[in-house]
Amino acid sequence: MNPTEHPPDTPAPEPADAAARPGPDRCLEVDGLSVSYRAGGGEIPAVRGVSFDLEPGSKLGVAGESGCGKSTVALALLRLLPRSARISGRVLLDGEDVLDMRWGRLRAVRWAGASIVFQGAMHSLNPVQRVGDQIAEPLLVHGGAAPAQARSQVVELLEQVGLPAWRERSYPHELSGGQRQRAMIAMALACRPRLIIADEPTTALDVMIQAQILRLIDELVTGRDISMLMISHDLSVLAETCDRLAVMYAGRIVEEGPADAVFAAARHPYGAALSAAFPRVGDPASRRAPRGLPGDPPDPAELPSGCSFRPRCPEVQERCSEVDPVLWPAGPGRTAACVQVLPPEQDTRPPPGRDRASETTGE
Ligand SMILES: Nc1ncnc2c1ncn2[C@@H]1O[C@H](COP(=O)(O)OP(=O)(O)OP(=O)(O)O)[C@@H](O)[C@H]1O
Repeated sequence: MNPTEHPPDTPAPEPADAAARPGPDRCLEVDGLSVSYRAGGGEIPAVRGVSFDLEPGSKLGVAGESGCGKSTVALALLRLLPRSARISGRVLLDGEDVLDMRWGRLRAVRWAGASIVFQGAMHSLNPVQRVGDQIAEPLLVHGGAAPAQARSQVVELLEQVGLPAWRERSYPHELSGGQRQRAMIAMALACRPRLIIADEPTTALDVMIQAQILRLIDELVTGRDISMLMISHDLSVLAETCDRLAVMYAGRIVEEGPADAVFAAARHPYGAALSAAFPRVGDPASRRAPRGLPGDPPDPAELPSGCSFRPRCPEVQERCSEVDPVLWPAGPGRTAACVQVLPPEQDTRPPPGRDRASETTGE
């Protein structure tokens, strides 16, 4: 993300400009993405004006506590949200707006343009279908492969993710958690997408297997020049794997920058608390609770006035109840949404986004 492109006091570019922009330097461009869910007679604002870019071959990690909107962002990118969701903003995949795509085009883009690796492969894989058949499905349906071709590609994919060919005949329950996640990765890679979205891909695994799977994802993605958006509550996992990090809180990105810089010295107090909470992957030290962070994230339907992080912030100031900070430059290639980096006179309007109702995929 480059906040200097759309400073908060400058109108966002017209949709036509962005759609016409050739996309060789941006594999993914998310602009003012907002998602709310209709529930209990009200609206839950799960994601509020999130913007970020992904260059071809780059890896962005999105971190944040449970409920901050990470998975909603991931699902919105491929319009996989439930019917109760309303989306606004723009999601340009190689310059094409996913939120405006017709169904036929959207079906073609899923798997072949971008694919998702979900957390907990046991729930994502079909328990009564052999692993090889599940990996073959996107090849047959979306990749245009003939059955014999798909079969040989499945064997190749299994080898690439470190599973022996005979595993194609296994059912998911016959695999370990790590092996199932490898099978999911093989499926996600099957149609050679330009973008992989990995939503908590190692959360259910123990630390050693987690490190192996992260290494595997890194090798496969880097070797093929695939871009990756990886989502995790664990900042250290992301710092290990990604070039850049975005930290989300209460539906917004509150900090973004080069992975090492954000992990080593976050500019937002929430980013600092998250990095203090997680040692590096493989570090035998046990996980620490977020330091100096009392309480829980706010209910998105009842956000506090001013900065949403204010009630938990160890560095809270008087101004924080009046100002809802926007992302602001906070060092080379970095932004943070905190009054500590925001100039006192700065307007705090969130970036604009276009309203439109989401459509459901039935998935
Ligand atoms: N289908 C839904 N209907 C209503 N509210 C929802 C729905 N899905 C998510 N939410 C709400 O939207 C907010 C963001 O949820 P989301 O799952 O995106 O967060 P997350 O950061 O991915 O959390 P986790 O890591 O626990 O999955 C939460 O308050 C959640 O309760």
